[in-house]
Amino acid sequence: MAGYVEMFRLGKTYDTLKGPAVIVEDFNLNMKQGEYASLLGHSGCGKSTVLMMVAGLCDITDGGVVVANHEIDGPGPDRGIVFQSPCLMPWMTAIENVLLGVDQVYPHATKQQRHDLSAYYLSLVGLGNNLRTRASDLSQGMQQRVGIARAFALKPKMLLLDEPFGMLDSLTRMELQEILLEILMRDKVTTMMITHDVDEALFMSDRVVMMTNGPRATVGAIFDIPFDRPRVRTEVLEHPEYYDYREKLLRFLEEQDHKKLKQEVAEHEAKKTENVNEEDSVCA
Ligand SMILES: Nc1ncnc2c1ncn2[C@@H]1O[C@H](COP(=O)(O)OP(=O)(O)OP(=O)(O)O)[C@@H](O)[C@H]1O
Repeated sequence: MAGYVEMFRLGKTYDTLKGPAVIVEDFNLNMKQGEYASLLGHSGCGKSTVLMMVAGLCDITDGGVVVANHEIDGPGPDRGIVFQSPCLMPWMTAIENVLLGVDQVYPHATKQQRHDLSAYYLSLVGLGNNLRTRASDLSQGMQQRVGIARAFALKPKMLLLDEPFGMLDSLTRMELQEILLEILMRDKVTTMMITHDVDEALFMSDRVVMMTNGPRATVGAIFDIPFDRPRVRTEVLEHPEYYDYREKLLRFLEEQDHKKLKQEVAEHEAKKTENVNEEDSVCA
């Protein structure tokens, strides 16, 4: 079934000194408009590679990505990105940082309209009183709020989040998760988020997409998360199925751990045999 966002047979091969390395292979995912999907998998499996291909910031080797009926070919304002660190211009104010993108994407809007749009999203993330604060004077959590406002202000069709709360303390992280969900309820932006946090994935997502280990990482399992929206953290945590879902996600990751270990042992054994064979042929 076609989706609002379609990733079809997506693959990425990097050229490395040891030759081509197939990192992601045959990655297929369709998303409905307004859906929130999290991408979970072990470190180094290829999550950021998938996200960067969807963002158009990394060349696609195989397959493709369609967003709202357009096959992507490089980055564009239809896809907003929030990284772990927001990378603001430290000498600019919060609103100037948001305006940087807004001015480019809405060149025909009036100055006042661009200002109002930027101020609107900054106030939604709780920075209504800090529009004129220099980015360097904002805390890490506040800077990340600017990063989120900057992404939403461009009115993207899709939001791509690469561990957006990874560098924040747990209180700020929970607060920002809730703010993000609130804005998403209004704007209905299709969202893909990378996270290492099972609880974060369960709280935020409609579906959790589990990736297999690399190389040749792909979709290993997809879990539909049934909790009602709007989500209230205590209700989600008290949901009778919460710990069943948590267990399923953790079990998948554990299974991948075992596979990885087995794979490493097999590779080690193969290398040993190779070395012995080489030594034998030198002696002969
Ligand atoms: N430009 C590149 N050239 C060669 N290999 C790369 C390149 N970029 C990433 N890789 C490799 O691709 C694999 C996947 O990297 P990626 O960053 O996508 O993983 P990840 O799942 O997002 O990791 P993490 O969870 O640690 O952020 C890694 O083995 C990495 O070393």
